Amino acid sequence: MCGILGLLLHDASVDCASEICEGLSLLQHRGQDACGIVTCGTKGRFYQCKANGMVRDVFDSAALSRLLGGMGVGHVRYPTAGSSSNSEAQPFYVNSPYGIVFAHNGNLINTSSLLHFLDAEAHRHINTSSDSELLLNIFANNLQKTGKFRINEEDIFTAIGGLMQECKGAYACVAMLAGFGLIAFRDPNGIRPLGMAHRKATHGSDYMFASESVVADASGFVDWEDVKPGEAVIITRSKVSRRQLCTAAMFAPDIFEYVYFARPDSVLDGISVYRSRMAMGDLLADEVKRILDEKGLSVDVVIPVPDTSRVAALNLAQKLQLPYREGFIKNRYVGRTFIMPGQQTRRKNVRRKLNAMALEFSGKNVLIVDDSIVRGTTSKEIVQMAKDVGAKKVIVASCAPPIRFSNVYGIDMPSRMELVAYKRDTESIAEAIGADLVIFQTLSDLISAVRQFNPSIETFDCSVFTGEYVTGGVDEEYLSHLEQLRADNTAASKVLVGGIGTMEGKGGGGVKHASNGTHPNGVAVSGQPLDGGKEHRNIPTMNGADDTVGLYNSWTGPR
Ligand SMILES: O=P(O)(O)OC[C@H]1O[C@H](OP(=O)(O)OP(=O)(O)O)[C@H](O)[C@@H]1O
Ligand SMILES: NC(=O)CC[C@H](N)C(=O)O
Ligand SMILES: [Mg+2]
Repeated sequence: MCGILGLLLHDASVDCASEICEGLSLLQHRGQDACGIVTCGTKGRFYQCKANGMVRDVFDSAALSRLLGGMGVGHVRYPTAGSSSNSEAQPFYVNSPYGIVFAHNGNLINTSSLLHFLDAEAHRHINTSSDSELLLNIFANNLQKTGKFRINEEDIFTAIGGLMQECKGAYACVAMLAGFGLIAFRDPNGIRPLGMAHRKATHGSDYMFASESVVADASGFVDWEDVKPGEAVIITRSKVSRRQLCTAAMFAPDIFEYVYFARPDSVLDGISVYRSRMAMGDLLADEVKRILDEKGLSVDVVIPVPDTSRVAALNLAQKLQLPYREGFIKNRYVGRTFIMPGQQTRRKNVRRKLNAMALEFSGKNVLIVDDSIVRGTTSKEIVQMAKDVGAKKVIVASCAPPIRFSNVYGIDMPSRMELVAYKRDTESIAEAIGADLVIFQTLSDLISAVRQFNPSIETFDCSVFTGEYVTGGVDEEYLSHLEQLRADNTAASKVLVGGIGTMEGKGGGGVKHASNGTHPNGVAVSGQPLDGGKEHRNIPTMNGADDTVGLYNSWTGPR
């Protein structure tokens, strides 16, 4: 999952970079690998700073002071396609047509055919293995088709309408057109969240787009409104234009945003993440009671796994009238482990992050509550930690059902084999993580916990639980290729640091021609700073040492 942000200040003479940086730090939980900001100053000049690392590491006051202008786009990245290379940090930039800056949250599932089209027909150079770079180039190519010296809102809507026909998968996007304004759109299924808000300025209004409403709240923006699935919004300093460009698809926001990804203080698609997690705890309590009664077991204490499960665990404990204890203390300086790259890193960091207090475990039957069990990295470690400090019985309850299928829409779970619930029933999952018993929320309870707050949403993307993919176009062949490319332990993933998450249409492509001089791709090319030639830092080069791309359209994924 990534976090995206767009900000347009009414007063163009006020620099917006530090506010974007603040906003990105509120979205840090959505991506810890890389981050970036591009601003637009006078004469439509872009200024960029992006690199691998957390927001606090990439931006200092000197870097921010070089990002000029009252309009900008920001991104925090959790890679789901391509590699972790800094050349794939976002926002991306292309100079033609008009100068476009682009930030994407989600994942495309038809990248192979998009690459082939961009290469063979549009003659646009693609310099990385990022699906987001393809998305940007499809947008740019559609704008190019107008052939106009200057474009208007109508042209932009037409270009995005075309993109929605051409690009399959999940995409919530914020773009910026040099000297023009901000543009945002969301895929026809609305899989990834995106909303907008405004704030009164001296002579008009400031506008913001963000992945989560928490950013708007914290910056004094009001009237948060979701961008609708299949909708595009254009904001300039003189007006806001919205257009529904695709109505054909079923609205299906990803339910995992509510389970784990989003901050509890955000409201996504009209649903409070906090309230939905409380409801998950309530409903899970019923399931826990049923199973404990059935097995004749009793529990002495409920212990959450910080951070995400806290809200649900507290409600569960209250409903079961059991004591709630913070038995695991979290080192606040270690980030989220699930979104860290590589299994070894994740495992090591669970231990670094959590410490079990013997006092709360010793001699007790403990019910440990987590929001989800994915690879089982966390649960395996914490069950062992609980036993090490003297727990009598360790029962683990999960607010989400067993996760048995890959995610292809922006969560890095490409391989079914890595999932602890894959081909395992509840007993063997318990055995795999060393617990005495594991209890899962049912899918229907999870859906009710979330949907009750906005019954107008008929479906959620629940593919990780069901293997049913709302966009279509994801079959066994696709999933097997994804596994080959991106699984933690495959040779390919070691070489490619991830590989591209797509493989539809394996034929075609190939290196055919050099970068097209008329439509060069401006992906942070070395020696072409976007900050007006001043001293700059963290600007990725065309061929980072850890990159596998060449000078021509090359692709680290299957052709
Ligand atoms: O089964 P796993 O593969 O370990 O994944 C699931 C765990 O990962 C997440 O925690 P994380 O540490 O990322 O974030 P949190 O602090 O927000 O709970 C999630 O909350 C679970 O605890
Ligand atoms: N998690 C995401 O939204 C990732 C965006 C994009 N697919 C990337 O890998 O950069
Ligand atoms: Mg957790």
